Amino acid sequence: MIRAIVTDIEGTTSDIRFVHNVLFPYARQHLTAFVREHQDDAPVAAALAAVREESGAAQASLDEVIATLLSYIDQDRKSPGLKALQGMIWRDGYVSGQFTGHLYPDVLPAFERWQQQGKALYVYSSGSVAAQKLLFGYSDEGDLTSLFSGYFDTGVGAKRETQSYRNIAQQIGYAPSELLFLSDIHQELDAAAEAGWHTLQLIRGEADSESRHRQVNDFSQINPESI
Ligand SMILES: CSCCC(=O)C(=O)COP(=O)(O)O
Ligand SMILES: [Mg+2]
Repeated sequence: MIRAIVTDIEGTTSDIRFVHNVLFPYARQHLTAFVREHQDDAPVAAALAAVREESGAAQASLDEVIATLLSYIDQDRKSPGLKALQGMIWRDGYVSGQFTGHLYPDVLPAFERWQQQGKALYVYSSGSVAAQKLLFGYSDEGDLTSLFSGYFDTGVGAKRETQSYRNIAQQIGYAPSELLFLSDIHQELDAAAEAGWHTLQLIRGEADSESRHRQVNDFSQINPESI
């Protein structure tokens, strides 16, 4: 029996175009000024140190780190340091009402239905936990953060690594066979399945012919009681 559902964000609960056409450009536009202003704040300094380490340039100047960060945005690199900074930068955009977190219309009714069925809900995204809480806290449907029992980012490991799903299962405290992972990316689902999880692939656009996972077009097609 499924006891907990863990969902991806981009391409699963939320349109990839919101992330790529709204969130990423906003972070790109504000990154330089934000980093210059806050470089000595502890969370920013830690993120900059992580980027220096990741890029193998421990002595990089601030300008060089900023250039690296901008190139990471352009590559959509799932860099933990970049993701931490993006979360900090997006806060202003959400709080000032410049955008709200996109949700497909089938998502909230399904979350409510699954919760009524006694399923615990979790998020696992490459976006930082802070960024996840912002997206669901300032969503198109209002503040949904109370729906979730927990959030995971790449602090537990990368999304295509099997060990990440073992780590999440251990932290949640359920057996892998009691967990369902929802994602649009079959390589992420492969890793979850390898860890013994149930999987479902969201196809919000074109079908994925290389996937071995059951595919659905939206959350209304998901009944965790029949998995
Ligand atoms: C938490 S919202 C921003 C999403 C993001 O930064 C990202 O890289 C998308 O990653 P996901 O794992 O949700 O596909
Ligand atoms: Mg995704």
